[in-house]
Amino acid sequence: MPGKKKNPLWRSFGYAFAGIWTGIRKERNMKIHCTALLMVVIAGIAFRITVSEWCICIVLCALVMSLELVNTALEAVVDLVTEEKKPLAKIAKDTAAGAVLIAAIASVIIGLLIFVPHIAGWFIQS
Ligand SMILES: Nc1ncnc2c1ncn2[C@@H]1O[C@H](COP(=O)(O)OP(=O)(O)OP(=O)(O)O)[C@@H](O)[C@H]1O
Repeated sequence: MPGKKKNPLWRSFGYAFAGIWTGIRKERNMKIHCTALLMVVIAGIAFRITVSEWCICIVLCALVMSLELVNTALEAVVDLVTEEKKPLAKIAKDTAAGAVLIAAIASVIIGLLIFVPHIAGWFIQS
């Protein structure tokens, strides 16, 4: 808005962290993503995955969690606009949910491609 004083940078970061925290508190799926992230970190340390594998895991976790937050934001906007059942509201919510699902499925497949050889190697060694 013209003439409006901009928030200091640290305050903007604070709002962003508050948004992430709200997503984790309110959205069941975000809790599932956080649990998955924790499991990936534990498995990554346990199996000593490579730097490239860490980078792939971090990017995928960030992608899924970011999309989940965008999905939450979109749901909130749709509910703000209308509480009535409307076809466009359904399209908006379902397509945003679909975006999260695509990223989550791809992440699971790539996660399996990374971790299954490490798990198999561990079994062969022991
Ligand atoms: N205003 C609306 N008009 C039409 N369909 C809607 C509307 N709000 C929600 N829906 C549809 O109802 C179903 C459930 O929606 P809801 O908002 O409860 O999401 P959800 O899948 O339970 O997501 P979450 O678990 O993230 O809250 C979805 O198919 C959604 O598209």
